[in-house]
Amino acid sequence: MRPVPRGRGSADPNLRDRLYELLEHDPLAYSIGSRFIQLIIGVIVLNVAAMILASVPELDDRYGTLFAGITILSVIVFALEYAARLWTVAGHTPRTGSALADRLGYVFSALGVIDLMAFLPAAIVLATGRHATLAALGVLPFFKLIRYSPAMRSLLAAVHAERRALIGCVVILIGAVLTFASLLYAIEREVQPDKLGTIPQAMWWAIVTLGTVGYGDVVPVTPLGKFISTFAIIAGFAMIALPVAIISTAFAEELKRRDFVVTWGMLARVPLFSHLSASEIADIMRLLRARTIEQGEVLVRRGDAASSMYFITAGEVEIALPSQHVRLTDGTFFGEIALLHKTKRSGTVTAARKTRLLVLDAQDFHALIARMPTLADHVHTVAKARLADSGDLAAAELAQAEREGTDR
Ligand SMILES: Nc1ncnc2c1ncn2[C@@H]1O[C@@H]2COP(=O)(O)O[C@H]2[C@H]1O
Repeated sequence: MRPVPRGRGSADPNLRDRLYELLEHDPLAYSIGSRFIQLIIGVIVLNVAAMILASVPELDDRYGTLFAGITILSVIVFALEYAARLWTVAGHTPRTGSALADRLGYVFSALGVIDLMAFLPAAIVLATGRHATLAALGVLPFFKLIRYSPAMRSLLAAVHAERRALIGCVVILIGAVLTFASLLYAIEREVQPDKLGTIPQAMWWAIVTLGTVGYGDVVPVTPLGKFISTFAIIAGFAMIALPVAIISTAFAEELKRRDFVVTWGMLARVPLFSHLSASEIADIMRLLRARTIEQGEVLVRRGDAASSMYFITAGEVEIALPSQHVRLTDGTFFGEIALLHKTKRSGTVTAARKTRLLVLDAQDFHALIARMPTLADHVHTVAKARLADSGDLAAAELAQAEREGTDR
């Protein structure tokens, strides 16, 4: 995706747009980007740990300077990251057409506020010298992980999607608390005036009981009070089970949806599938699974039996053939020859850099080419050209002829 040229008023658009181009197409820049994200995550974890430990007086006495150093480092890193986001947000997603509006959009977005809160309060406290309050702020940078943790984002999305059902649970819970609190208040307010003499006191008992926590600081003493409490305890189980079930179902759905979106996005990068209709793509997606291999990892060895073929969605592999070495990159596929001709692997495939793949199992491959003749033709043509290129064509044809002979 090429960045859209910016209008007047944006800061140095060429440099910024050039950066995006680099990040999208240059593997080195991509890997620097991933390292930077790892650095930010490391700083977040370090910062939160330092803040927690700083609240222990003995540790703070001994390592106070170290904790303060970590806090200063994280304030600097988070502030720089915030400034970089503020600068780049206008070039990368020119949603509004005005750089200022894009930047304000970021500043007031949920993630923008989280990014700011990760360093601003700590910076103010550091500047004013009231270090004791720092520990309480330690949790703020933790929320930055939402940006970097897809699982956390999915969980929040699940809660958001089910907000109405969850609000319903809260309303039922409030109703139950009020009902049980007023019952126990009516039954025991004269027996235990110090503990259940007011409705708010009885509500505390009801919340602790319905939450199935049972601190034991307030307990019913009359037989009727105990009888009512039995119902409160049983109702408590249902109260807890309901939101747990709602959130876990929604979370599972959200993860499935995310995988679907990721695979769809990866599939769109493979030209072989570009002419397919949406329903055909959805069909294929069910058969594919995503896999990432690291630089130097050997995926396929010459002479091995074959169980799948692969589509490269990002990255590069090197194929060592008897006569030559070839490299394949984004949008191409490999591993089809052994599946088509039912032979052993014709070459050894190694990741030349970190590579993202879609894997299609042999059984699904055969079902797919039987169902989609144009796709089958294309794969056959590519395989034939590759075999001719490697000088293995005669061998493969011989193997196939032999097999057909024995099949008959
Ligand atoms: N000349 C070539 N050019 C590009 N890719 C090749 C060439 N020869 C073999 N391959 C790929 O390397 C793969 C090794 O495993 P397969 O034999 O299953 O399938 C092979 C092809 O996908």
